Amino acid sequence: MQLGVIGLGRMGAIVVDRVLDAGHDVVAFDLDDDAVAAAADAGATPADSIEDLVGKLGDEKRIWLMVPAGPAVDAALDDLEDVLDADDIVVDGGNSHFEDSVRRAESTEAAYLDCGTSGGPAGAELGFSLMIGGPEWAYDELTPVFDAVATGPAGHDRMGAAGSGHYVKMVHNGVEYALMQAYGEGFELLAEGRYDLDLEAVARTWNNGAVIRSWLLELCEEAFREEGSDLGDVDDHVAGGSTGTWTVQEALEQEISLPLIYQALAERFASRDERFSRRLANRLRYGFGRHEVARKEE
Ligand SMILES: NC(=O)C1=CN([C@@H]2O[C@H](COP(=O)(O)OP(=O)(O)OC[C@H]3O[C@@H](n4cnc5c(N)ncnc54)[C@H](O)[C@@H]3O)[C@@H](O)[C@H]2O)C=CC1
Ligand SMILES: O=C(CO)[C@H](O)[C@H](O)COP(=O)(O)O
Repeated sequence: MQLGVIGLGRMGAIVVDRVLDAGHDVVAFDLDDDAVAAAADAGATPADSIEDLVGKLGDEKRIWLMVPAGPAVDAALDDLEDVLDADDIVVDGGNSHFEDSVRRAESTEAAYLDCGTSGGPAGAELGFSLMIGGPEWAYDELTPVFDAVATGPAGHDRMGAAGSGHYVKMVHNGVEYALMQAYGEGFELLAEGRYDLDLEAVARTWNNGAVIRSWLLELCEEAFREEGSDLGDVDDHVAGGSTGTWTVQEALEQEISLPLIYQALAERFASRDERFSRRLANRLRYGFGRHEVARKEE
């Protein structure tokens, strides 16, 4: 299969590498020339514009967008608008709001698959978890690509109609916020409580057989190993917040009570300094997303 990939940053480069490794062809474009050159080094055919990318794809175009959610997705779709027809497929693998995805699916000539992507840059080796919404034929057609990008056949599934992939990913991120908050609070009590504890040792012990073992807890272990039990100069500023906000907004609209996710979101927005839990969350976002770690001023 031949896949066009638009957006070759932390996540898009992994899509390119994994699709190439599975024996497919990739045509790659990014606004950043260096990212295009890196994709070409990996074996992709470089494109210097979306028009050029489209020209290098066959009649039935399969295109994966991995650009930042929001205007960049609409900009790419605007550029594609005149060349897409009903036999073509566009995947949006970013963290788009599900209502934007429904709107785009309705206004795009091509079959539109909204694809929630989880796993972060660690997915380079492991593959991602993919939550996909949109037409069944398009999902079936792109199954070889999803097999390659995901951990394998069990790492992706069609959630349902347009928007459902990004809806499931939105809720996933709300859960992610609450889990980070829970680990942060537990380690804050351990850090500031009665005993002088090695928190890497605690996390490692929990990760080996404990009820609360998880990848996020492995990232806690990594953070304490690399930063120390006091988290060194890791600041208590936690960036992000959009996907958690959407989860809470949707819960309010559906009259579903999500106190843990709301509280975790509120913690991000609160301005109190020196919360250990926020500093750990700041460091964990580096662990799973290679998001920049905010450091304290000297
Ligand atoms: N980093 C992570 O852990 C995860 C990110 N995501 C989502 O995946 C998407 C991509 O994220 P990252 O790769 O982390 O971002 P990134 O910032 O590393 O890469 C985005 C790339 O898109 C390019 N770009 C922006 N606008 C463009 C346009 N109009 N045409 C072509 N290229 C364009 C940029 O030059 C950049 O190379 C986002 O929606 C993000 O929320 C989803 C799951 C995890
Ligand atoms: O989707 C992700 C992880 O699953 C990304 O890392 C995302 O950036 C996290 O969301 P936010 O920036 O809203 O905290």
